[in-house]
Amino acid sequence: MKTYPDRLLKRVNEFEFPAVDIFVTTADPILEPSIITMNTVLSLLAVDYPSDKLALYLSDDACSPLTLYSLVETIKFAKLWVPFCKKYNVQVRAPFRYFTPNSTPLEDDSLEFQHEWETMKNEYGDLYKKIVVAAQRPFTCDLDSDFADFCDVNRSDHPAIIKVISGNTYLPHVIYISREKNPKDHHHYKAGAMNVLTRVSGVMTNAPLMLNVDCDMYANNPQVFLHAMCVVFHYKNDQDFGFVQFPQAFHDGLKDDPFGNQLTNLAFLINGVASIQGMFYAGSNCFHRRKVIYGLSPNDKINTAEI
Ligand SMILES: O=c1ccn([C@@H]2O[C@H](COP(=O)(O)OP(=O)(O)O[C@H]3O[C@H](CO)[C@@H](O)[C@H](O)[C@H]3O)[C@@H](O)[C@H]2O)c(=O)[nH]1
Ligand SMILES: [Mn+2]
Repeated sequence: MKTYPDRLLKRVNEFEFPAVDIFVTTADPILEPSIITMNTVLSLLAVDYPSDKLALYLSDDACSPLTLYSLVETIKFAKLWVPFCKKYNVQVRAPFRYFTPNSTPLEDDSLEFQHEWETMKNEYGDLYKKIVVAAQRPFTCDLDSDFADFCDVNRSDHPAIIKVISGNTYLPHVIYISREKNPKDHHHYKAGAMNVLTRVSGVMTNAPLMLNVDCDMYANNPQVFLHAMCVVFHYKNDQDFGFVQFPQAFHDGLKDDPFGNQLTNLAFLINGVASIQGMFYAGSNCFHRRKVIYGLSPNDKINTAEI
């Protein structure tokens, strides 16, 4: 479906936009380096959408103080990064892609921009160093610190840890979750995390839409939420759509993509699937209606058994 955010903004007032709960899942801060996860988080905190309608939940299946520490430091940086992105309409809002080693502002950019760009690059460099250094040393158990909950914790057998991280009025709410684990109940990997995220967000913010993103992805278009809303507002009845999902593109692929990693064949496959009951959910990059996940009818007239 072709979507036109500019036309949507003429037709729909921002206050009519629905709230969205954003879920990012991570399973290990070393195998899935925290700095990558934090870039995912930053790209989503900075999207073009009313920030008071967004809440970002980070699920940490490693129950790692490093992930919580990285998130707290990232929110401090986000207080500078998000206004910078919005002021200058930055297109790539994941700093590790925006600040490539050879990138510099253009000569005809304003002096103000050049100055702020430099500051932001240094601030991101500091964040990067803090996280990389923290990853190299064990967290000491300090019962008075914010990390006391992680003292002597076994990642596969521990009670739930939930932390609300304070930002400011220009940032979405941010919540860290390490779900309860015990050896008797299988945790079901990402699916288990998604179930917990759905339940916890249902109690805390209960947005009608939920976006899920893996920890190594980022929004490469700041208008991605507005594109999704073009589809949401296209349908008059809630029950006419279940989810809006975006394609994935991969970085650093092999020349000519000999193994088909870029999934270009999907574009053809999808056209075929459309005629046999419609598109399937591909696992991430997807806005779901909350009620679809709950298995509830959007209007109470339909018996849920018929859905
Ligand atoms: O116990 C676990 C294991 C994984 N994950 C997260 O799940 C996501 C996907 O895991 P990954 O190992 O990266 O799987 P991929 O094969 O790369 O993922 C693709 O395929 C999966 C389905 O097999 C989908 O769920 C993913 O969204 C899709 O990107 C990542 O964010 C992980 O951190 C958890 O939260 N808990
Ligand atoms: Mn993956």
